[in-house]
Amino acid sequence: MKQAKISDAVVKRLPIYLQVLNELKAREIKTISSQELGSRLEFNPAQIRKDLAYFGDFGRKGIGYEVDYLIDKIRHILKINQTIHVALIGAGNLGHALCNYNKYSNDNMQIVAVFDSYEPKIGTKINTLTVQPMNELAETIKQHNIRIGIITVPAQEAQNVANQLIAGGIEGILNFAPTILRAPEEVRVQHADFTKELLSLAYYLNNKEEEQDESSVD
Ligand SMILES: NC(=O)c1ccc[n+]([C@@H]2O[C@H](COP(=O)([O-])OP(=O)(O)OC[C@H]3O[C@@H](n4cnc5c(N)ncnc54)[C@H](O)[C@@H]3O)[C@@H](O)[C@H]2O)c1
Repeated sequence: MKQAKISDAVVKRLPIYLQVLNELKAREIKTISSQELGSRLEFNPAQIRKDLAYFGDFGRKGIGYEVDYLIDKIRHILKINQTIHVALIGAGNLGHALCNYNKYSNDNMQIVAVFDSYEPKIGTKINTLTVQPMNELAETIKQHNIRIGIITVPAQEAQNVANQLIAGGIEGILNFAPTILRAPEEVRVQHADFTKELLSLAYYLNNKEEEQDESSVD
């Protein structure tokens, strides 16, 4: 059966479900209702049922969802049943932290190669990975069937690195550099920006203060 096109909003929520389900699995919890899932995530249970019903009815009335089954299903939907190989470009502070954060392997995302252009860094180790020179990028992408590139270089170098990844045949880019990248339509680019997240968090904190001020006036 052909799978219906999933909206971006649902695709963004699925990894959140997966994270909670993995935590439940680690605690050997076998089933969960949409109600419980909703209260853990502070999502509306109706929203959860709607999201999950997208892919067929795999919750059972009175029992809820089987955690293992749901994990499998979401992994399948997110197409992370097979390990996706990732390359990271920019073996600096952030690059080291991401390479050392081996939790990706639980979600079948694995950084299998790391690159840098700074000569003294070439050949050094981050965990089990050896920093490679940029002139090996295209060949390594092909050799290891690398589909995603993570960019952790300074902003002024990010487009240049993105171009090299694209020329090497990468399908998706996760960009940590604070700059907007240009890429052909078939290459999916996502920007990760913790400064932006902090700014929006600050907005909510300030709004809360204002709300409190307003309510104290009443
Ligand atoms: N998005 C976020 O949440 C977030 C958080 C922290 C840092 N950043 C950004 O991530 C990037 C890296 O930050 P950092 O603190 O790790 O910097 P860093 O200076 O420690 O590391 C950058 C690395 O990129 C390498 N590099 C530079 N130009 C290159 C090129 N053309 N090809 C290959 N490698 C190259 C450098 O040699 C260095 O090892 C910056 O753009 C920074 O603004 C983003």
